[in-house]
Amino acid sequence: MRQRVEAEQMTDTGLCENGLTKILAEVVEEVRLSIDKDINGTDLLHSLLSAPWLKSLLRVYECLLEYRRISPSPYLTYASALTQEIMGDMRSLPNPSAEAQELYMLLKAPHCQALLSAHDSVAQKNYGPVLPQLPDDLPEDEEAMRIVCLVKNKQPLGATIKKDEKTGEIFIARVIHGGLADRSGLLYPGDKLVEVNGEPVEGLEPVQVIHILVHSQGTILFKLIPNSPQPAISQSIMFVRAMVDYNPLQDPSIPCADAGMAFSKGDLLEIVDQKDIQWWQAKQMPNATACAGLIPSISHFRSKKREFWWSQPYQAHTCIKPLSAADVGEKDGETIEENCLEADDEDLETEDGEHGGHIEDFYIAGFRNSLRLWRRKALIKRRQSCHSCSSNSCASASPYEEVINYQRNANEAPRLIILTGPSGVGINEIRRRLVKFNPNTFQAPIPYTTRPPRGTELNGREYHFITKELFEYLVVNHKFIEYGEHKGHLYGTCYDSIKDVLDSGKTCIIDLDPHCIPAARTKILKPYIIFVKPPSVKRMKLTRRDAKFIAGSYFKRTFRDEDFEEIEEAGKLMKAQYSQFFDCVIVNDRLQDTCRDLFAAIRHAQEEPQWIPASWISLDEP
Ligand SMILES: Nc1ncnc2c1ncn2[C@@H]1O[C@H](COP(=O)(O)OP(=O)(O)OP(=O)(O)O)[C@@H](O)[C@H]1O
Repeated sequence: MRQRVEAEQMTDTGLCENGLTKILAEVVEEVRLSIDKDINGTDLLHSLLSAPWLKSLLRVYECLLEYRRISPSPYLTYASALTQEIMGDMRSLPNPSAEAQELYMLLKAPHCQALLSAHDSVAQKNYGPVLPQLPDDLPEDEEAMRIVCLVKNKQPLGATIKKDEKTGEIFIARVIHGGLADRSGLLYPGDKLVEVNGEPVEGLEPVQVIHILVHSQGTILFKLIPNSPQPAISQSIMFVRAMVDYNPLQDPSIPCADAGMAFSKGDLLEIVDQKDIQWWQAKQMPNATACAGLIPSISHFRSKKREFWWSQPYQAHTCIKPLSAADVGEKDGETIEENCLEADDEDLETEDGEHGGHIEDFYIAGFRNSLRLWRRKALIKRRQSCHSCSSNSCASASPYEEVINYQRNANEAPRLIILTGPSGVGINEIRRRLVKFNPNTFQAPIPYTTRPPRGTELNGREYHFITKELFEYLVVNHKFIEYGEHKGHLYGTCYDSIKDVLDSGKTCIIDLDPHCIPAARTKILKPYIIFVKPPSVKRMKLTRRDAKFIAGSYFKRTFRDEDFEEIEEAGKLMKAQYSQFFDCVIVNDRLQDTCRDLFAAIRHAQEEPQWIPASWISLDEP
């Protein structure tokens, strides 16, 4: 059978004479005989070769081969005109028959007219645009003109114009990447406009020219004097994460607000054009539109840093310090309600065995409350002192962070997982559950403290118990990702503890106050930051009716309505200030769903490609 098919394919003439359908019939027949011989897989082949679509396809192929030989030529080149003639005759008939009436209706239908018109264009080989005749009396020194015809098709032109204030001439200022003008390849920055749709632009203001363009329907005809060819600058594409919010409609310095592109903190942008020192062209990822938009370049942002039409990039607060010894034991002003449950960190730590304890062979460490209690106090302090942070400190921060798509190698350490969110949203709860139910996969780092061990506590299990001198030495050497003081003792999470977990191949999961995130973003830890967002106040009232949380510095009590409002408000503020650092947002509504989403997000972080700062991949020091 195989030999036969090969023989048929080799001779073209044989193909035409016998016809492919015939060949197919023979193949099918042979396959049928094979089935009778009980040959494996032949059933499948048989049904494939008998498929009606394959037959149709082969018929088409035969027809094409036939027409390659006898090239078809039109019977007439004026079918449209003939149709009009026939229709005219029909209209003059006194009593047209039903057939004549039907023919008339058919010929009158727009699709039939369009078909005949297309037929005539092909028959007359009338493919190119008709250009106006050049005048015979062109002077010798006339500059070369270019006539450009663009079909607007409801999309913007994708080019901006400017006026030379000295000469009054109108030029193409920039061509937007991926826009109509760019795709045409016929308009370039620096081209001088002479006429638009037959109207001379000399003496017009740019807004008047734009008015002509906006009101043009269908085609726009430009007459222009081309700019002398510019040396081609090879453009490298760069991906960045926006560290600020930007709205072109509020930016008085943008050359054309309509061509601008708004973006928010955390958005991923593809920079497609950096030729202009002031204005770059970019597209929003991941669903980039064909046409780019104008965004301020880094240097333009920096030069405008004192203006407020763009939100300032985040700069770590300079006013944050751990509480001093003088703060120890200080009341934070919260009044104790009668029904409040008073608890110190010990009670909280050991309560229900939830903040540590054994599961089979594992001891779950890193869930003590001391750091959280300190954080609560620090937050109150920070709220009071933040006003002293100067907005001028933002000068060195960049509005964009270059990112690259990164896929973790299986032999690389897992990425650090950071959970952040407003206090009371449930971070400790979901983190603890994750570690408790997957102790082989997840682990929290063991914190450091200067407090002496209590009861059955072991060094290196609940805490690394160290001296105050050593702790301070570690602080001075920037070894802590976060640290603070509580009841006269220092507590901290050390980079080395995190590294130990990561080096063991487990995923290290920590919760972190958002102001510490910038310090945690290092190439070694490559953190994946998950913002745990509160659900609506209504949902929190429903889901947390009986839940208790640490209120103030020392008290655990049930939630009140105002607590939920505070959590929601804190969540909004956090998002507004830190969303540029969030890789993922999870709403903690139903606990079970949150844990499932968290698990999926972490798997995604470890196994799927992610956009991370380019500096994390560079060969420089961390
Ligand atoms: N989705 C949820 N549904 C019901 N209860 C929840 C949910 N999430 C958390 N909780 C409960 O809310 C209380 C506060 O949670 P948790 O202590 O984890 O908050 P937190 O964000 O770690 O706060 P903090 O950092 O201030 O200690 C706990 O009793 C916890 O069990």
